[in-house]
Order: sequence, then structure tokens, then C-alpha cells
Amino acid sequence: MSEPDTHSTIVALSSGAGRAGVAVVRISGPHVRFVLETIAGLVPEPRQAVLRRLRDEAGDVIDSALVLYFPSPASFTGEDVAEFHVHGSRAVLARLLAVLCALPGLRLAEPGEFTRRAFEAGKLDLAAVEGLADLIDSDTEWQRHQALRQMEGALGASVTRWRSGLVESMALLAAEIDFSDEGDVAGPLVEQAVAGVAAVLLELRAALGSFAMGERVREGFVVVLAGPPNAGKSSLMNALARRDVAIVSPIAGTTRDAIEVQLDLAGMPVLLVDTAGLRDSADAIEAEGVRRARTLVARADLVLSLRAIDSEPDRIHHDGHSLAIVTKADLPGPQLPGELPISVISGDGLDALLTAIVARLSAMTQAEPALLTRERHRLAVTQAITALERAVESRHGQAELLAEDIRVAVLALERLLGRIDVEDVLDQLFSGFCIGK
Ligand SMILES: Nc1nc2c(ncn2[C@@H]2O[C@H](COP(=O)(O)OP(=O)(O)OP(=O)(O)O)[C@@H](O)[C@H]2O)c(=O)[nH]1
Ligand SMILES: [K+]
Ligand SMILES: [Mg+2]
Repeated sequence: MSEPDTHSTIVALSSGAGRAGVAVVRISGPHVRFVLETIAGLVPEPRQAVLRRLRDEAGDVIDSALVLYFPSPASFTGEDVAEFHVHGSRAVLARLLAVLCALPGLRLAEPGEFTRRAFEAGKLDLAAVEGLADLIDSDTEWQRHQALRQMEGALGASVTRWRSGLVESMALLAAEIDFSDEGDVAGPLVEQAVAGVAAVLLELRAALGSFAMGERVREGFVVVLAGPPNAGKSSLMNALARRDVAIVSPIAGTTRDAIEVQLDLAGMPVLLVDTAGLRDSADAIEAEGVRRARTLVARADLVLSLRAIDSEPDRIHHDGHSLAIVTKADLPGPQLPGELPISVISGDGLDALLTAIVARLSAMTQAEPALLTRERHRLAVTQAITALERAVESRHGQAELLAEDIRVAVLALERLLGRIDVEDVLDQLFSGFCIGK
């Protein structure tokens, strides 16, 4: 989106497209009061829903609607905003949008344009905009929880606190530079400034530690099914997904490509991956499948390591990275200590397996949702940490150099909230937004 024009009033369907009981059309900009008078015949009291017939220029009724008015500045975008809650029919929406866009000064919004106006009015910082995007995309409880916290400004509040700590240290250094004689050793003000920086550093390192978790919650924990051919990997995949995602057959080497399915396990987003049975194969395609399976096992958050109960129990691995599972427990055979028995035929052991998976993944996480959720956040905080480490480790006593390192860190942190470099991030983010957000 290049140079958005902010003089027009933007119009969009803000609820999902398609037939529905109710659809919400939202407008924002300087012509909102005029639009309300023209099509609803009045400007309602702020934030109070009124039931009105909406009419076109010829006076024909478009639909009856709940109409809401949010005067500037107390609105989502900071501008005058109105909402029309109409019946969610394609014909009603087509007519209403056509009538609105025919009015002078009105046009359809571009994707993310409401949010962009909110950002530009200072209603949301960039991290909060990202939180809003994640909330709209959230599929599971964990994602909703994390996104909501970010949208409500958790990262923004932390950055503001870190920044003010650093600015205070810079002020101490400025005082030191102004008042000390040249050649002096580090005075008490420098000591105090360095202590302030060290305190912020501690918090930045803790936040960085939460990044892996934040990214996992956004993108899903990767859980990989692995084991020899015919161990029952695809059968378990289908049982956990509750549908026929993967082909199951008694022929060893049935699965070749990795097959992925997204699951919501007790609110936790999981990407479950079925893989080719691990064995040495002369078949080039199967061998490639096995190679891919090994790569997936290496980057998984958790490996479900399967063995059929009627197979030779040669080796068993259940390290911190994997759960040992013995399949086909409805058949006779030896069960090894530490193995979780399951049968997709009887359904035995499946609930216990789900509980075990959730427990394993939960153990990787902390109670608080992560502050950093995107690579952009990780980069900015890493840059700030690098600059501050340089400040406290090697610049003792050199007030000017210290102040410069702190300034670099402050700039990196400001990037998180969008005070600088904002256009690139916004363009990328809003291209993923739907119209009306
Ligand atoms: N009795 C019994 N048979 C099972 C069970 N789970 C899977 N099977 C059978 O075992 C055979 C192999 O199952 P798959 O799910 O295709 O095994 P896989 O590990 O995906 O095999 P590849 O993709 O070839 O590596 C099929 O005939 C399944 O019906 C089970 O719990 N009990
Ligand atoms: K098979
Ligand atoms: Mg398979």
C-alpha cells in the first residue's frame, strides 16, 4: 500500500464474506455523519445502537439495520466511525456497498486500512497491530491467549519500560559528561548508569528466552510420527486427526511424502507430521522419503517413536525429544518398560497418548505467554542486547561511548513499536490482512 489517502471515508464489510445472520459494514473518515444522515436519516447517539431502515438515493429501503456511531477520537481508528449491522445476505451487502461507494468522498477500504488508520492515530503500536493480526488468525486457545496479550500492548508496555530505563542511564551519562573534568576516572553517575543498563539487560535476555515459545504458539508445535515401515504411523495419524488423512495399508513403505495435519490438542496448536517408515531402501523414491523423515525428526519439537508390538523390539528411544509408543496392542507381543501401548483398532491408549503429548509440550513452555512472537522482535531485541552488552562489558568509564551504545539499543527497541522503519513492516503485515480489518 503506497501513500494511502486519508481524506476519503473508507467502507468495508468487516464480518466474514458469504451468507450469515448478521453482517457488519463499517465506515471510517470525515464523511461519516453525512453518510448517517443520508442513508439512515439521523446520526445516532454515540455508541448506542438504533434500529433504522437504510435507504438509497431514491428512497428505496436497502435493509433494516442496527446503526452505531463512534465519534472521533474515541473510535477504533480515531476518526468518526459508523457500523451498520445488516442481514448477512449477498444481495443486501452488494446493494449497501454500492450505495455507500457512490456517495462523494467514499471508497472501498484496502486490506488492513482500518488498522493502519488506527496505528497512524496512535491507537495501536506496531506490536499491537501484529497481535491483532495474530488474534484474527488464531485457531486455538493458546494462540488466542498470546495474541490477545500482545494486542493489548504487553510488548509495548515492556518496551516503554526498557526504553525509559535506558533513557535515564543516558541522562546520567550526559550529566557526567557535562560536569566532570576531562581525564577523570568513572564517576558515581557512570556507575549508576551502568547498573541501570544491566537491569534492562536482564529483562531483555528473559524476553529473548521466551521467543522460541512465542514462535511455536504462533506457528504450532511440530510433532513427528517416526518408526519402521508398518509400525502404524499413518493409522495413528488418522486416529489423532479423526479423518483419513494418510493412506494405510499392510504394504511396508506405503507412506513416502511427509503428510501434515494441524491439530488443536487441549488448546495447543500442533502440526502433526506422518513420515515414511525408516529403513534402508533400494527404491530411490522411498529412500528420499526416508531422508526427509530423518530431517523432520531432527527438527521436531516432539517425536512419537512407534514400534509394532509384534515386531522385534531391538532398540527403543525415549529421550527428552521423543515418546516411545508400542502400537497394535490388541495383538500379542512383548511390551518394553517406558513404552506407551496403543491400538487404533480398540482405541485403547489413545487418550493416555494425547495426555502424554500435551504434558510433554506443556513442559517446554512457561506459564506466562511469550512477549516475543516474531523474527522481527527477536532481531530487534538481539540488537539491543548486543549493544548493551558492549556498553557494560567494555565501555566502563567512557561516558560518550557508553551513551552511544545505549542510543543504538534504544533505536532497536523503538523499531519494535514502529516509531521507525514502520512502512516495510506495515506493508508486509497488511498484505496478509483481510479487507475490513
Ligand atoms: N491390529 C492392528 N493393526 C494395525 C493397528 N494400527 C495399524 N495396523 C495395521 O498395520 C498396517 C500398517 O499400518 P500403517 O498405518 O500403514 O503403517 P505405517 O507405519 O504408516 O507404514 P508405512 O507408511 O509403510 O511406513 C496396516 O495394515 C494397518 O491396518 C492396530 O492398532 N492394530
Ligand atoms: K504400511
Ligand atoms: Mg504410513
